[in-house]
Amino acid sequence: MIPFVKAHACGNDFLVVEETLANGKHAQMARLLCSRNYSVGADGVEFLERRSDGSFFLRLFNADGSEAELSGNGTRCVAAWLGFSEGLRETKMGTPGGEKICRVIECNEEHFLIETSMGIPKVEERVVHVEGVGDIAGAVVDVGNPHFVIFTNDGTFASHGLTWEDLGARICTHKDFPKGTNVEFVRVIAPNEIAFRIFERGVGPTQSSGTGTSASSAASIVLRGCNRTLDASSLGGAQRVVWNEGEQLMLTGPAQIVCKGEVSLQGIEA
Ligand SMILES: N[C@@H](CCC[C@H](N)C(=O)O)C(=O)O
Repeated sequence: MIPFVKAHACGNDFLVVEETLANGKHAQMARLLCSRNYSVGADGVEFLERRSDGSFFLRLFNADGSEAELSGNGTRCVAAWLGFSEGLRETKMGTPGGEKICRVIECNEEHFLIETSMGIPKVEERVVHVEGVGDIAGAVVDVGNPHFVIFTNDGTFASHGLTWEDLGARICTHKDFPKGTNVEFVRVIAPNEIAFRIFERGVGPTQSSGTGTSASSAASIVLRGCNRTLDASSLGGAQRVVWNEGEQLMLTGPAQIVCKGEVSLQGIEA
C-alpha cells in the first residue's frame, strides 16, 4: 500500500504521490491508480519530488500512463496540498513544462484559491485536415504543453457536424501532432468571458483544465480581441485569467483537498 492524496480543481482530479515511492513505475502506477473502477480514480497523478535545496519538482502522468509536461490544475492541487499540510503560502514548482509559482490567495480548511504563473503562451493559427470531415481552422497554443483551440458559435460546442467529444478525439491523436495534443472548443460569450470544453490528451473529456483555460484564453485574446482579463468557464466551473502585455499569463482558480489514504499497488509487477 502506498500513501496518496486526492485533490481536484474545478472537477479535474489528481492524485499526489511522493516521487520516492514511484521506483520508475510512474506510468504503470498512473494507469492503475487513475482507474475509476479498480482503484482511487483520477485524471492524472502528480509525482512530487522534494529537492535537497527545498524546492519542488513535479512529474505528471495522465490516466493512460503517458507523461505530460505539466498540468495547470494539477500543479494547483499540489500547491493546495502543500498549503494544507505544511502551511506553505507560496510554492515554486519545477515541471518539464517550465517553473510555476503558486500563491495562495484565500484558504478555508481544505478549500483554496490559488494564483499560478503560467508562462508566456505562444499562439499560432493552423488548419488541420481531418479525413472525412474537412479542414478545421484553429490555433496551436503552447503553454508548456500542446493545445489546439477551435472557435465555435454552437451552444453545444459542436463543430464541423461532430460533437466536441468526437472531433476532439480525432484531433487529439491526429498525425499533424506526433506527440498528441489537448483540444479545446471555445465560445466567446463577451469580450471578458469565454466558455470552453476540453478533450485532454491521455485522458479524454474532462471537467476542466488549467493549461486548457490558459490556452483558450490566450487564443481568444490574440485572435478574437478579447480583454486581457477574462473569465473562462468549463463544465467544472470558472477560472480567471490575466495576461498583461509582455508578462506571464496569471491563472487563478480553486483547488480542494478531497482525501488522503493508502492505496493498493496490486496489479503492478514487482
Ligand atoms: N488537466 C491539465 C492538463 C493535463 C495534461 C494534459 N492531459 C496533457 O497531456 O498535456 C491541466 O489542468 O492543465
